[in-house]
Amino acid sequence: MTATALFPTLLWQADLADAALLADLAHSARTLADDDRAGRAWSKAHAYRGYTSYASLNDLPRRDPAFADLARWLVAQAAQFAAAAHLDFAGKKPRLDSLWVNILKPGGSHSGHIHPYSSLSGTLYLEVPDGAGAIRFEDPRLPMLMHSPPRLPDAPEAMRNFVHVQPRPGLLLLWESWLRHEVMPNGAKADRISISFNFA
Ligand SMILES: O=C(O)CCC(=O)C(=O)O
Ligand SMILES: [Fe+2]
Repeated sequence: MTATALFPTLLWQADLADAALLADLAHSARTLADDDRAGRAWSKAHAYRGYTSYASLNDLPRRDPAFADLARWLVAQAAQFAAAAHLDFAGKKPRLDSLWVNILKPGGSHSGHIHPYSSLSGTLYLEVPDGAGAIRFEDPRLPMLMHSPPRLPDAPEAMRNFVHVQPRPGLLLLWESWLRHEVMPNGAKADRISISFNFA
């Protein structure tokens, strides 16, 4: 007898092993938070505890060479992920569509969401102080599981309905944009800084 896994949900993990670039990006993120009044206002209006450039700036790779370097690396990573997932991008590489920074203050979180109108989405972690919140991914079949038994507490990660990934500086996560995720509360005493992005 065998049991085979069907319909897997892939999570791509890689490391950006370039401490200088990570430091440059964190410095740029803080500078944006200081300079971008519209972004600060949007974050406040949407109860985002900290700062995100999500709704205010859409040209970070053109503004700053550190983001341009990052964008090149992300495109290469997304192409590898697309190949691993056997996604047909019609012979082209996934196109980086948007990229934004997130500075989450102590106590801040980001409730469950998907990234509409995108193919691949992901996050790169820049600063992850002790106690910073994990990112939690949800089983996309949750709405269909109303009457099914829960998984045993010792089920392997790939069989669980919720998976927490604890970030670390330099960690890149990439997933398909329909995959719902949330950022758990930042229990650290310092800011948790990440960069997120969407591919078309
Ligand atoms: O910082 C993270 O762990 C993820 C952030 C996120 O989901 C987003 O920016 O859309
Ligand atoms: Fe997200």
